[in-house]
Amino acid sequence: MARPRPPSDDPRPGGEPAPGAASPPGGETVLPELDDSDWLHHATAFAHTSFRAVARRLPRLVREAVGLAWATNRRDTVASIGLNVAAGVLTTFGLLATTSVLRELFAAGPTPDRVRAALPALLVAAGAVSARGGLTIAAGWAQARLTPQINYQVELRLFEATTAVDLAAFDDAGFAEEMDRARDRGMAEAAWIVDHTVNLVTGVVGMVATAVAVTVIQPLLLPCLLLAAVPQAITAIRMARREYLAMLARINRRRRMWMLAHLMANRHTAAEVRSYQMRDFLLTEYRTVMAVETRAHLRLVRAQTGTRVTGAAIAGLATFGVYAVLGALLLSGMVALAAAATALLALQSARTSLGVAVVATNSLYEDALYYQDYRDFLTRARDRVTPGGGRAAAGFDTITLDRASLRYPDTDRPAVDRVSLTVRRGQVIALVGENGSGKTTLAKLIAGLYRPTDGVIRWDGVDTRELDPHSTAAHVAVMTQDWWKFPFTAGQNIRIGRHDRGPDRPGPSVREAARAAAADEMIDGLPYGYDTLLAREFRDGQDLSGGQWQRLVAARGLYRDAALLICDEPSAALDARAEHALFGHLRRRPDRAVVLITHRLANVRHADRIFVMDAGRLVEAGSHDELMAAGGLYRELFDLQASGYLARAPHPDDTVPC
Ligand SMILES: Nc1ncnc2c1ncn2[C@@H]1O[C@H](COP(=O)(O)OP(=O)(O)OP(=O)(O)O)[C@@H](O)[C@H]1O
Repeated sequence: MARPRPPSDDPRPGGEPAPGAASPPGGETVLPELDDSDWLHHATAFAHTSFRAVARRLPRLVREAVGLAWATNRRDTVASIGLNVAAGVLTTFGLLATTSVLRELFAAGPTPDRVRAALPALLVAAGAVSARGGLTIAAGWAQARLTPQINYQVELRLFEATTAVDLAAFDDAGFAEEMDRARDRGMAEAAWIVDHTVNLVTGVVGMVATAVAVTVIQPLLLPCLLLAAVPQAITAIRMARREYLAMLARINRRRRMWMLAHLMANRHTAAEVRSYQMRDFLLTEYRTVMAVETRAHLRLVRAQTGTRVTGAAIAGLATFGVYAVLGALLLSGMVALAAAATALLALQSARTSLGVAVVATNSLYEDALYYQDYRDFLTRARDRVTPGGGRAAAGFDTITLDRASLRYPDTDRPAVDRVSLTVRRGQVIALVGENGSGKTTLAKLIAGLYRPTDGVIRWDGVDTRELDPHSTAAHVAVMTQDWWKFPFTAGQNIRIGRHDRGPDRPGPSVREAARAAAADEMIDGLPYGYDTLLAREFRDGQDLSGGQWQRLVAARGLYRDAALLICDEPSAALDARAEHALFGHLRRRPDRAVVLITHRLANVRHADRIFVMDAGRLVEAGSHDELMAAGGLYRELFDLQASGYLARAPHPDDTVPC
């Protein structure tokens, strides 16, 4: 069965309203209709697959699940399947021993003699039942042991893949969607398919064990057993299918309720919900959807009860038929009374086993579809790891871009278009240009985060494709424009800049880096100083202001102490004092090259070289004075910004149309 999943913290694309979607018929809600969620796409396919088709694919699915369990832990795999089979054998023994007990008890003679005669068989039956119970518990233990081991293994494999792929893979919409599917659903199904397989084996073994016992007792009883079990199987399949289809029909409403619930009980939305007084709006929406959902749920409960009644009636009739056949066999002397009584016990056992097998088959098939997503993703992720060259990079004197271009997937034109430039150790260079002109993309190319889709990047004349990417990355630090609030302590937030720094590697201490980024005093002011956890979700966790976070990001970049330091808008959220302090530390150093991106052009005046980008092209290059003298785009942008600081600067409203 599909397990509906609450939405994650980040609203995923699948959870957002479809653009331009119309209100659903029936006017249930004023919110737009939800698009189908990507994690539902197999659910619809499964709903239209017949049980027979499902059963046909079983052998392959079972092989796959056993292979997965085997790869995780052989001993527990053998135990969970082997012990279940052994328990099945004991079921047969138990039933046969029960027949012997009953035969002795139903024999002629005084009661004490009959009980005495039945005693050995009784002991065997009791032993078989106890041993069976023990084996079932042991099998359950092995099965339960497998679950976490499989979960951790598949999680680890997924994250090993997601952290190894090239950054460019994340720009590919198809890749991102497959990753979401693999992570959100596929990964969780791995342990389930093993679980369902073991249940299936248990159910089938139970049925076979019962059938063997019945055949030994009296082969004629076997068709009776099947006759009685079939209605039960059909009812189980129908109920499972009905519940599934109902779940599918209701799933969008459930998702809408999750979304609304998420908006109403969330730290991040709390302020806006209050400032816009959205409470009544949200509650009314929730009540409206909830009313429809409750009605649908009650309809399902009624329909399921109807199916159960019909199934029970048919099963009752079948049981009645079995009793009639048994009666006839008894009367004709073809079956002994003891065998008939055992057959009734066997009937009960076969029904239970059949129910387990049917549910396991359904679930195994559906969950295997999602697990396949996970496997497909791992294969795709393997293809997205660019093989690096074997040469280790010891550092660089120059990094040269030779007509380097980068085109993001599914875009018409390159974000960086045939750019040639050189970054030299010991220099500070600046990338400037208007929004969207390609500065960040160019910086990521220089940093090696992206490989050019055209052109070449060389470190000291060596094509970077020949270099080991891990060794080049070790010489680069990037203070990104869109940094993440890592939920670690303040100290850790800086130290992760180079978490594996050995004692022999020189570089600033955490405190020195923090001081250079004007973050030291701010961190000392936190309740636990550098040990303050910066995540409100945790006990004693704190949050910082945007500017305070940016100081930490800067400190992390400085702590990394790399030969190439790329600073993408490092001071966008900093106050004047912090900005002044930071730029004091981004000055020229003989062992380092700094690539600076900023819209505050006053900060690039002293750069050795300024590169001006426009629509992905490098349009101007030179020192501040050279570019000012050239009177091009740089000068225009600089003058515009400078005019804001002049006492008699013209105000936009001063412009009166003629
Ligand atoms: N991951 C991406 N996928 C597709 N297009 C992208 C991606 N990142 C950026 N772009 C596009 O590439 C172009 C250059 O973006 P880039 O971020 O490099 O510009 P920028 O000069 O740094 O802009 P800003 O000054 O606003 O930071 C823009 O048109 C942008 O929409």
